[in-house]
Amino acid sequence: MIQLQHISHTFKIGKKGNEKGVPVLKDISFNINDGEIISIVGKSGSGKSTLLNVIAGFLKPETGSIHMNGKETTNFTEAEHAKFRMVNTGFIFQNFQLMPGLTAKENIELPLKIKGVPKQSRKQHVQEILQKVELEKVADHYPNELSGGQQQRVCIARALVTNPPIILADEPTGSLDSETEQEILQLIKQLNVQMGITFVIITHDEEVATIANRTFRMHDGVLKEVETVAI
Ligand SMILES: Nc1ncnc2c1ncn2[C@@H]1O[C@H](COP(=O)(O)OP(=O)(O)OP(=O)(O)O)[C@@H](O)[C@H]1O
Repeated sequence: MIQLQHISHTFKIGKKGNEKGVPVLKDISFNINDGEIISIVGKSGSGKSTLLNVIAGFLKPETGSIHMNGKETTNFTEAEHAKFRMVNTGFIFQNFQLMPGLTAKENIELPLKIKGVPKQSRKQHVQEILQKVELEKVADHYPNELSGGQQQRVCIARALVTNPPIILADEPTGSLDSETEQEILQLIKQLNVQMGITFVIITHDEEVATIANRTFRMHDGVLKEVETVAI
């Protein structure tokens, strides 16, 4: 479970001595249950990425607390955050952020190398993931030899390969056409159902938000759950 309590954050902007505070997150409290897909929808500049960075531990909030998988992560050092992320969290980005000099297979293998997993076990694991995201045919292609949808599959596979219980996705279909967007959303749904992975998806696209079990709306740093009406 991910639990945020009374999270607030203000960025300081401007010259030293003449700084101004820009409040970006305002008293945000919510829980995400294991195995849920949560979407956070909001306009550009509403604070979505800042909130994701706080959950991921890239940004320490000014006030409030965060618990993830039973551990309070709020006051972790950078090294503790990095160690925690390695085991618990995978990331999917809008612009994929793949290594251009590595093939699809090598990009997927990279987190396992960093983790120190032995070669034989890495190869086996990468093969399984390639099948899961249907990329076997293009495993030896470099990122610039892949379509946008295939690149996003590589990005998803790279996030999955270390078996994290949580995946944080920042506009995962933002660079894709609508048909490919549907394909990637279906893949996310399938991975959620088959592997029980919790997904937190931030998006400005209402359509993307529809795959979520629960949707939250971010407006000017304030987060509210969208009431779903039973039909
Ligand atoms: N490091 C920073 N320093 C100062 N202000 C920042 C910083 N990062 C973000 N902001 C400001 O915080 C606000 C929220 O930004 P954030 O990136 O969280 O919004 P967003 O909803 O994710 O937008 P988008 O959909 O465009 O990515 C914006 O007004 C932005 O200018």
